[in-house]
Amino acid sequence: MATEPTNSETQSDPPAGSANAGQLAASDTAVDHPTAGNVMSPDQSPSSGPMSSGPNMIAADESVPDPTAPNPPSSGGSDSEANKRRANDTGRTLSMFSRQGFRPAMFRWKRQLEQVNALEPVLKNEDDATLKKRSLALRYQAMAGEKLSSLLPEGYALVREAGRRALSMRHYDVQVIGGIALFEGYIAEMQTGEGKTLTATLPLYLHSLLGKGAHLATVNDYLAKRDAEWMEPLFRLLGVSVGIIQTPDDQPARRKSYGAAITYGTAKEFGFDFLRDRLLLRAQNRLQTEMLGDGGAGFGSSGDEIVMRGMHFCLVDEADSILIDEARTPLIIGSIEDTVRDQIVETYHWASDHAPGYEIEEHFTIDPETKQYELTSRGRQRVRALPKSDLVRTMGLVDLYEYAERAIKVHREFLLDRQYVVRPGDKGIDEIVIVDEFTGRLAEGRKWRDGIHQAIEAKEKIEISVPTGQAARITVQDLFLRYPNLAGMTGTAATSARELRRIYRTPVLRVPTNKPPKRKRLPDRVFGTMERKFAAIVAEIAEVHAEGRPILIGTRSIDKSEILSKMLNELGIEHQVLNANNVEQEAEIVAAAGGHAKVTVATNMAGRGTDIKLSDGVETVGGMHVICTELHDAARIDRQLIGRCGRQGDRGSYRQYLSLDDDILKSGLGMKRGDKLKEQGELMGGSADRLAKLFRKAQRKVERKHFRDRMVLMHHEKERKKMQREIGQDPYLDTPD
Ligand SMILES: Nc1ncnc2c1ncn2[C@@H]1O[C@H](COP(=O)(O)OP(=O)(O)OP(=O)(O)O)[C@@H](O)[C@H]1O
Repeated sequence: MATEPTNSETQSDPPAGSANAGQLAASDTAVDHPTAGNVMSPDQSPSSGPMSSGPNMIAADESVPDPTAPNPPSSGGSDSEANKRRANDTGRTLSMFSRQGFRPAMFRWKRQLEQVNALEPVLKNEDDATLKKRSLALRYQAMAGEKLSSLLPEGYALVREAGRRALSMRHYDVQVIGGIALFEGYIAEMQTGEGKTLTATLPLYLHSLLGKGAHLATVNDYLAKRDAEWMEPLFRLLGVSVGIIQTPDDQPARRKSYGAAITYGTAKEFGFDFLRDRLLLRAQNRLQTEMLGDGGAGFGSSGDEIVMRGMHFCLVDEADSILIDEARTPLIIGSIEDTVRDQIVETYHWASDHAPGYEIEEHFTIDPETKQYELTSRGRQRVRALPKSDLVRTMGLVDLYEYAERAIKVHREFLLDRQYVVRPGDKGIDEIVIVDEFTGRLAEGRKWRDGIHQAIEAKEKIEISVPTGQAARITVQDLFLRYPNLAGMTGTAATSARELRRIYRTPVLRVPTNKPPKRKRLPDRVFGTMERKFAAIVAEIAEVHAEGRPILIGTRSIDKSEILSKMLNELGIEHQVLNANNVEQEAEIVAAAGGHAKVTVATNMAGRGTDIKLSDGVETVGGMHVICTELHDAARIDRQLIGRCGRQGDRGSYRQYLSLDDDILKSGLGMKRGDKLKEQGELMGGSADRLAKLFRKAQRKVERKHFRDRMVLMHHEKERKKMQREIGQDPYLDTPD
């Protein structure tokens, strides 16, 4: 925007609130950055008992202290000073929040923050064991039905104290408010480097008290593991166990991780586990389907168990990326293995062949009320003694009993030409068609559920309709909509607030930075062609590089990052190119990008979630400089890149470069207009900074178009699911190819 050569933040950045925020930061800094020396200061008695070495669940038999109501802090001289100062800080924190518009919730948050703060001096004087007991008491209260919101002040105060002791990080006031908003189901927008990882511990802990599990979904395995291991000492201090799901984990390992109070994992793995569990439940006939037609029912379980224990609360990290960019991504589980299918088919035949040999009363009984068939001990003995093929023998015994009971029932109660007919179906293969008991007509396309249909097919010795390629499928969006409590954190949600609220019913809250941001926005620069733009970019890199400042350059594609890299090589500027897929290595490179005179060229997704810390001395020369080489389809992605500089009140700057042959113009303004602008650009010399507004307009148009497309898709998906449910199918398991 040539017309607005501003030196301040973009409009959409959080209000700097410099004076107030500065005061808050100044006073908070004193307590918020304990050095190694004051972490274990004498006023913090070390743990009075040995702590367990790994994550452990709170033992139910631990003695419970009287969970007294929060005590007001003792009013010692310096303490009361500190309290007064904190009360002011609380007010300032709230006023920073309220600048983005009045929220009735503010009053509640203010009260809760004050309660959390008031508990601080009390908890500070208690030893680790007492904190743990308090945590246990909270858990009992939660399990006994006490509302989590009423346990919030003490819970958050405990987490803050545990963070201070175990991690040397005391949650800032802004983080506590962010944590309260997260508990209430908000998407909290927090600038990069503002401590999302630590903030997450607050709602995770509180929700974990219910014992129903609390999940944190990240974008990759590396971040899940890193964050979980980083925060684990805090949770351990409060007697809360932490589990980590990693892609290669087997089922028992997953079950264990989900069994922990808090589980870190990727959105993808949570989705796959949900689907695998659902398939298993269906295989075991434990899935409640709404109507007839559960085609795949009756699978043997082989004694397997599901891994998840429900979906209670999920906190989504990088919420914009997961909840919007990846929302439509379907997670698909492949079909049932052939051997499993063969095993199921053989077992149906085996059960059917032997069904006439069971005698009522001797081998089985029928419950007069429920009409349920149950094997007697003699009956079970018969099942065990009957000859079996190898495949049938590998089926779990409990399953074999079920197959037998079902087969006996079918032989006694389901009669050919009364309840059903057999007729040639499509492709000449015989099929069972149900006779509607009320109308006497054939109920086309309907199937009995719970494996009855397949048992009848076995009885009639026709092909058993176990699905061959039953895939299970869920979109990321559907997955998260299944959580009754959903919240998210991101560096850039504000621009997607409408979409997030509409789809997930999650309002967005912009959390002010703990310290006032000192990031400078340099005026946009617009050129006629990419060549001229890149030449200017390289000149700027050379200039800033000479000052010893680190530079991060974001490109929209790999080939463009390579062109830039070549140009830098020609100038002899040492640099790293980041478009690799190895996340772990990528994270390391990004983490090092804040070093003296470092130059890093990256594509947009590179190293997400990795904090770029400045090396010593870099701040004094101006901090990191970020160069955006093109506008992305979503302003959110641009802001992610920009957010890499000026973290935690560091100095930093960024500039947007544009050219008239940029893709965004064509996609936003149409091919015709885009081509015209490109032609214009080729003829033009020098810069055209006055056109910057046009690019932003094009970006807004693209954003709106994508939003509309997503809404249309969502509508179709919703209709599909509704229709499937109406005909008795499971929208996740009975997926159209
Ligand atoms: N309350 C605190 N006290 C001290 N240090 C803190 C506090 N909160 C966060 N930090 C520090 O801030 C840094 C950034 O934290 P974190 O990586 O969680 O940020 P983030 O918001 O997730 O950033 P990104 O957007 O890059 O993922 C960490 O080094 C952490 O130690």
